[in-house]
Amino acid sequence: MYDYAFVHLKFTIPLAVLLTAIAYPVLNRIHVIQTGCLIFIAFTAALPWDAYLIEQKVWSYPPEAIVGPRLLGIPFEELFFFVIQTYITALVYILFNKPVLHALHLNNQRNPPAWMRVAKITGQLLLVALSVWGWKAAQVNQETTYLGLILVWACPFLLAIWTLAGRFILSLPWFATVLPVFLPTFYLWAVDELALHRGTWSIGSGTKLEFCLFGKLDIEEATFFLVTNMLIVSGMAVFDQYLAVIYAFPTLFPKVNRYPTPLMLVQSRLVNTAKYDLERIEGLREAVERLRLKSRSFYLANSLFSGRLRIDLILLYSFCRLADDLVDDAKSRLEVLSWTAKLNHFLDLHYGDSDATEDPKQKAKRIDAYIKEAFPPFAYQALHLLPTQILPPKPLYELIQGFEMDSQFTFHGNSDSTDLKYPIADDKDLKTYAIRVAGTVGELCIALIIHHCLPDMSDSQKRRLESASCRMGIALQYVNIARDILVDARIGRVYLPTTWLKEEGLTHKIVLDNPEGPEVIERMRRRLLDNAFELYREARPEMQRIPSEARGPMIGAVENYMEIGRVLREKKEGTVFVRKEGRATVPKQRRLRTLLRALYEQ
Ligand SMILES: CC(C)=CCC/C(C)=C/CC/C(C)=C/CC/C(C)=C/[C@@H]1[C@@H](COP(=O)(O)OP(=O)(O)O)[C@]1(C)CC/C=C(\C)CC/C=C(\C)CCC=C(C)C
Repeated sequence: MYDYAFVHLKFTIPLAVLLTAIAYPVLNRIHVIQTGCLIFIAFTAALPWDAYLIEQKVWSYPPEAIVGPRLLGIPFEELFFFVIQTYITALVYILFNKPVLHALHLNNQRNPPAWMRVAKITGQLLLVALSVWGWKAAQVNQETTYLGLILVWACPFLLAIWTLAGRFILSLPWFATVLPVFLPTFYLWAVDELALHRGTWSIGSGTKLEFCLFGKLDIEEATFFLVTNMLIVSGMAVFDQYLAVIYAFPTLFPKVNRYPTPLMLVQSRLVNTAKYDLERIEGLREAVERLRLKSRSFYLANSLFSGRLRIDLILLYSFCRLADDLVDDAKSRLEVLSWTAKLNHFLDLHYGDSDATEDPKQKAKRIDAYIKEAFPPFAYQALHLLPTQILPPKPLYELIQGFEMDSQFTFHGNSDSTDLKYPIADDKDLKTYAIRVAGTVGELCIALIIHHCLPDMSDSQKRRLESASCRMGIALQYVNIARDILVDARIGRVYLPTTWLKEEGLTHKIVLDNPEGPEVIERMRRRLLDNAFELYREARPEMQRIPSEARGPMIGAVENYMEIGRVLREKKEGTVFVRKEGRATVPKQRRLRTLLRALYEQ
């Protein structure tokens, strides 16, 4: 009785609910629209086809297996199958594609590698051949009818999608395409096999090849689930390709509000690929690589963001990291000052009073020429792609000032007599330093979030968020210092204020010589962490005011970093923590747990 409804109750609905719960924290309105459109297309495309199959008696349903109501002869349970299968596969696709930055996969659009051209054309020819064969096979009532009907229905759609987005699909990582096709397919094969076994539905003999893949699963049924999942996954990828164009190229789409409009999607389809700025894509790839190599916490967090905000955060990270590295790797104080002067001049070129009549293209050329002349080639993209049109200048200048403060350490050596020259003399200096190198980063991050997610926010709201994000930046920097006492000492730096050292009867030299040694250092680490967590507690509630699409990911990024502080605090209670190159690190699983908790609890 009602077997078909039970198939849904037992197998498809629970899976859909489980996937929804897993994907919920990363789902945004775009995903909902994307999935909704696909369900609508799948439903309308399958309706006449399915009705024809039932009329031709290819498929039949024992009356006792279904509840009763039908549309065009199709039982309601079957109609529901179109919806739920599309929903399940779309969610699997969304989950596996979350870490993928689709913009990076637009690079093969203009000059694709030879293998990709061959694969695309081969795919097109194959799909044409299968459509023709399917058409012929479906004409006559014979063993190939059902397979023919599947192919003649699905292959033209697949051909259209492959023509629109074949190269993009081919350049995506396999886990983002192959897994979302095959995981739901294997599951549905198992469900189908069960239903065929129980007689919930049956396929008319004489219209199938009588070849089973396994058990009672006819090859036609197996093909049906495979091609429909291919349609769903490639349909999602087409959307993502056009969204990627909108997000990646601000020159083509200067203003993207919170969500791109359907018109923008059409326009993005119509953009000639010759207009794609592939140099920007290469620069973006370099920025992602820098992020991957240099920061595990922010790399993990970046995949939770979406749209142009994600791209701009990555570009901001790349600039900050590059500037920090230029200063850190300098061989003399003079070299540091030369880098900071060049960075300041770079900012002046963007933000300084320039000739209002100058053509923006001319100005961009002038800045580019300066970058090429003053900085090494590896710095070009990080500077060239910094989204200065969105970022406020003040925090950027202050950040450079912070790096200048840093430079005072490196070249003072380990001498006891130089105590007074250490730049962090007291609490005030410590705070100034943290504001400059990290409070500013918080303000810059929040500026990007406001620009992309809530441009109409009131000034007072903006100021509140800016102040909280600055405090949160300071908190993160204190954790950073507490973590790196050993690493910093190795390069002649002590960020613990001189006044703190004096209170404990220490000198910089003692810390430099034995950064792990005396218990007093541990006490100071705790003091630093206490300050960090106090600021964190003040600023954290303000994060609830961040617009929803950035809130969870930002909380995830911050919590991941603060977790380093928690790990360090646990040390005092005797917990062992893992160290990499002298730094305390949060084990991978714990980092992942923290991120998930932040997302679910946001
Ligand atoms: C997801 C994503 C890609 C985020 C990017 C965030 C970003 C732009 C980070 C820049 C990091 C950076 C290289 C800055 C240069 C100065 C510096 C070294 C600062 C320290 C960062 C630690 O990075 P790391 O551990 O890799 O550095 P070292 O190996 O020690 O050199 C800092 C501790 C600063 C980080 C500060 C922030 C990310 C700001 C935090 C505040 C917010 C996110 C706003 C919160 C909002 C409210 C409303 C409270």
